[in-house]
Amino acid sequence: MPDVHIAEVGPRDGLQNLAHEFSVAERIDLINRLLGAGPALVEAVSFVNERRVPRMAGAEQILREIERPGDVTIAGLVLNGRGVHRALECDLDEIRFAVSATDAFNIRNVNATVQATVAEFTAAVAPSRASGKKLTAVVAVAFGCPFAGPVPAAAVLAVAAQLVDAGADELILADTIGCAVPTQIRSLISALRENWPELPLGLHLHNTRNTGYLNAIVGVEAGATTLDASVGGLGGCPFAPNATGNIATEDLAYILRNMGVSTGVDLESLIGTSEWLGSVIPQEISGQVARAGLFPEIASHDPAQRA
Ligand SMILES: CC(C)C(=O)C(=O)O
Repeated sequence: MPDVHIAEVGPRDGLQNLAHEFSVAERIDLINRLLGAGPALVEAVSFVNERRVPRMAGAEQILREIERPGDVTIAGLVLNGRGVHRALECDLDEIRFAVSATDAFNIRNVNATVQATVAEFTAAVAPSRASGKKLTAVVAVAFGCPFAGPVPAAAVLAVAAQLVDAGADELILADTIGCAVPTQIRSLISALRENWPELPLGLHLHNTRNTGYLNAIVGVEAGATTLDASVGGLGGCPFAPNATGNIATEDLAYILRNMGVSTGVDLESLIGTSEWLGSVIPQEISGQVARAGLFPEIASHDPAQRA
């Protein structure tokens, strides 16, 4: 069992804003490469309106055609009840349902208030359980909203409480616009951990202001066990102005590995995928480790042993 579960979200969050438009076949190729690196989870698709987000079209075909190894969880993102219905018809393990912490963002994203989306999440719990699929709640703009500004922790905790009470199997906080700093991460994750000691917690971090990796480590220290990341650091929500990529999976995996935290990820394989991506897309890959190369793990993290 890894200490930290790395959730690879590149095929979903990574491809929406790129100059290169990935075909369905290229997305399948990318997912297969990522599955080979052995992350805990790959968020392979999203069940969104294909007219609004054409780059995410073809979720059903992708889930039929990827080569699934048994030990990697395959997840799909949904934003509403329509997405849930589509996801329930597919061969996947986990439905990740995003609900924003602010009405301003939720209305722009899905044309519904937060409370309307919470009700759709609640309605998704029983059918997800009946179909044996895990249902994870993701609270978007949990640290700051491009339209409403700073988001009070109390508002995030209130939405989280509704989602957990409704039956969320896991709760993930998303820093959609990459504005959070470690003190915020520590206090929100600690509060969630205190309220729900057994509930698995995660973070979905964007590195827009270069705070993402620090936030990830502080989050793990405070009790998060799932970290979302995207290979190469690709990504950004098309509905969040100036959004940039997630933290890069290979850079995160390098930090965790050299801290002695196990993730189960094959770092060399991830670097290979990041390099391949660099040959496919015109823009520069923001992840640094693929460029700089690996550095050996230190033999021990115990200062007495190192002396
Ligand atoms: C939709 C959510 C999960 C997201 O990608 C974000 O908030 O960055």
